[in-house]
Amino acid sequence: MFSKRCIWVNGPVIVGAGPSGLATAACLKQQGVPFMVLERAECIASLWQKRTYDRLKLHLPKQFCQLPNLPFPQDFPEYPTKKQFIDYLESYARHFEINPRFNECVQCARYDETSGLWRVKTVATCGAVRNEFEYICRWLVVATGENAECVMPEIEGLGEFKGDVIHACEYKSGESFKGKKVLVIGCGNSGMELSLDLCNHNASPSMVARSSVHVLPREVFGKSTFELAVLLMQWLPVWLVDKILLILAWLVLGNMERFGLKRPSEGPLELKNTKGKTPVLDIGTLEKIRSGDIKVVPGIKRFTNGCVELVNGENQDVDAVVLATGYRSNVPSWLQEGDFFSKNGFPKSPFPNGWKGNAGLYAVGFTRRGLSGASSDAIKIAQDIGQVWKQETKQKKQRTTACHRRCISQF
Ligand SMILES: Cc1cc2nc3c(=O)[nH]c(=O)nc-3n(C[C@H](O)[C@H](O)[C@H](O)COP(=O)(O)OP(=O)(O)OC[C@H]3O[C@@H](n4cnc5c(N)ncnc54)[C@H](O)[C@@H]3O)c2cc1C
Ligand SMILES: NC(=O)C1=CN([C@@H]2O[C@H](COP(=O)(O)OP(=O)(O)OC[C@H]3O[C@@H](n4cnc5c(N)ncnc54)[C@H](OP(=O)(O)O)[C@@H]3O)[C@@H](O)[C@H]2O)C=CC1
Ligand SMILES: O=C(O)C(=O)Cc1c[nH]c2ccccc12
Repeated sequence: MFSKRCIWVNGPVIVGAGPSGLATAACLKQQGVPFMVLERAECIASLWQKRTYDRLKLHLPKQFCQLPNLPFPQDFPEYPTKKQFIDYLESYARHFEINPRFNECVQCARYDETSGLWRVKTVATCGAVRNEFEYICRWLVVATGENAECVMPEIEGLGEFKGDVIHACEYKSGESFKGKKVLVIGCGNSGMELSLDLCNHNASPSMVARSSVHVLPREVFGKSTFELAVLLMQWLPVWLVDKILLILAWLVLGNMERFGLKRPSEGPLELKNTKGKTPVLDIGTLEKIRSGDIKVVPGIKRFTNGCVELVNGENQDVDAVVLATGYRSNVPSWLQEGDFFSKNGFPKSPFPNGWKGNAGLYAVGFTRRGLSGASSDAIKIAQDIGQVWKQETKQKKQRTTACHRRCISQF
């Protein structure tokens, strides 16, 4: 079965029904602007529902993770679980009556100069039925996220490796890895937390740290490190806040270098701002590294016969591999535009200017500032579109009333 349809959307089209798309939709609703949300998965927040592990909790305190205009329930803990966060997002969508069109993957979007409108093409799948749609609209809001696709590195011999090889986004729990030697490639937040989960399920993880990484305790002396950093940033320059964070990290965690974890030369916040590399907020992995339950190994040379050869010449037996090698944006694969977005799929203008492009194009959730960054983008975008919308609706009303009066006066 195959069909093609063209649909005019009165208001913006939002691509993606994750936290960013939902927040923008909710703020638009408040402004009285209609919209349409297109989502490739069959549910909202697919990253959270489909591509994260069971034990995941938010790693920033709850006040930095709630979306605009609907706070978390009062009884939520400081660090909500994945289930609580998903329940909240579901109730958020219900509360603001956001009904995305599911199973519709945007394949291509381009601005048509002649009409001054955006043309957004999707392929919608429902079982064996495949439909193509074209949406035509004045505003396009990109909300596909910083984590739309998995980064799958090419490593010599990995293709011939006989054991299981999965990406972190497919990992649910360490249960199926009990007793196995698991090589976790990558030492960002995913690599660190999956290694811990493997360890808690009696597997033997080795974690590859090929370059350097900042590890900070999630809390210092009972206070959230992230919250402390946000507070300090109000008064002090980034370099000084970084120095303070590193001293606190050293006091709480000690020197990590002797465990094979080198620190980058740039500070943790500086690195997050300039390169987008998120510091690790430790929830117990370091203790397991210290006790020897998690082994840290250097970069990989190649895989041969169920063995991994490391850059230091060592060889290790491996039963399974988890690629905790990160994610990337997919915007360049579907948005035909070269002014606003750069080749890496992020807006060219750095924060706080990366939310508005030309000709009605917007981006939400690309600030590398997690959920709080997405919320502040969403508020700005909805205000910007709302202003034009209200003005035009007022003018339209005036025109119809004037016309009405003329009509009446003619009688
Ligand atoms: C494991 C993990 C934990 C995290 N924890 C935190 C945290 O504690 N605090 C925090 O602030 N941030 C955290 N983050 C950062 C994360 O980016 C945000 O939490 C949040 O999910 C971003 O929302 P988003 O809507 O921008 O992107 P996403 O949640 O990725 O949503 C984007 C949506 O767009 C859809 N989509 C993509 N391409 C298309 C297309 N072509 N057509 C149609 N739909 C499409 C996707 O299916 C998806 O549903 C975490 C990230 C990860 C990976
Ligand atoms: N609890 C929570 O809230 C969690 C939050 N997150 C968030 O999700 C986002 C993604 O995190 P994450 O998935 O860890 O991705 P990251 O991009 O942060 O980390 C990727 C890691 O993989 C390494 N890597 C990439 N390619 C290779 C390769 N070919 N060989 C060896 N190592 C490689 C990188 O090393 P290098 O630096 O050398 O490139 C880096 O250590 C982050 O923003 C993070 O904060 C993730 C998990 C839990
Ligand atoms: O978890 C993520 O991916 C985030 O982007 C959250 C976040 C934003 N800024 C930070 C600084 C330090 C640690 C986490 C974050």
